[in-house]
Amino acid sequence: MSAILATRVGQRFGNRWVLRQCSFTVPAGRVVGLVGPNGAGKTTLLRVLAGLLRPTEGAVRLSGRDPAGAEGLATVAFLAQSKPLYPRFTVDDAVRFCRELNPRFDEPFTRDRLDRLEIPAAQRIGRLSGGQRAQVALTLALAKRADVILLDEPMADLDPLGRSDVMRDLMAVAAERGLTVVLSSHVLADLEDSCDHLVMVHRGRIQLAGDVDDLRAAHLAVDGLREHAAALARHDVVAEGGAGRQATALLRLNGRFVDPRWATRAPSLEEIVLAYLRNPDAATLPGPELVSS
Ligand SMILES: Nc1ncnc2c1ncn2[C@@H]1O[C@H](COP(=O)(O)OP(=O)(O)OP(=O)(O)O)[C@@H](O)[C@H]1O
Repeated sequence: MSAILATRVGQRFGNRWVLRQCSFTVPAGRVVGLVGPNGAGKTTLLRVLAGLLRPTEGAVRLSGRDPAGAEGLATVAFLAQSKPLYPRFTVDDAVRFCRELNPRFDEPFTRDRLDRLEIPAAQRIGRLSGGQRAQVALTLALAKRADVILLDEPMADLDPLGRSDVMRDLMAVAAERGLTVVLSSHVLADLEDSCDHLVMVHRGRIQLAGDVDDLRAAHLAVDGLREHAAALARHDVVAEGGAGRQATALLRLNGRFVDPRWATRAPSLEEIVLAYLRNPDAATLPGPELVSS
């Protein structure tokens, strides 16, 4: 069973569609990078997945359950971009508050992680640094012991060391519990080492979705001379660049690419994402029909 199944999800605010025909599936245990330009619809999609918004059309299922239904609530944890924690609460108040609200709440894990991070239990949330607040919010979200955890730009307030620590912790917890993690981020470097699945949103539609290994295998970065560009024609050119006679391109392959005049290499996740960001009209891969079946 998929950890996440979105089928033709559409979200309208007033008369404006913010999400349209969004279909994708995520197997359990994946760490998913959710990317897309500002205003693409990432937060809205996360809120639909979290059960905070009922989609105007289509449906989502998390571990087979409706996240907006009573059964679905324990399935998913959502850490919003604003990291909502009551500033007048102490860290200890926040822990006890979450323990009362969540039947599966893992208090020993919470205390242990906060101790390791040297975050004092008696400190008021409002007096913590932005990074410490982010760490407390992340700890409380993980402690919910949900199947799926959704994190909206969790690294935004963290310094480089904090980011690397959070990613390492997150990966360790995810692997240990078989947790499915979705994290939205504009920092592609954060995603490169940690994500094994990608969902890319553009203007409310899914532009690219799939396992990173499959996406990398489906694309090829090529370097060569512009006069040999005819060899690329069989494939879809997602983005092209270079200067003068020299040409570079990112291809989405239709079959094998064999041409000794072009140097080829597997693209990084960052190269693929940047190429699609630059070329928003590049066709989706795989198509929504394929993933929703
Ligand atoms: N409650 C709402 N009512 C009306 N419009 C909304 C609402 N929430 C979001 N939108 C609009 O939906 C669009 C997508 O917003 P969203 O926050 O989902 O994008 P995003 O990809 O997360 O952006 P960013 O990367 O800047 O955080 C925006 O144009 C936004 O103004």
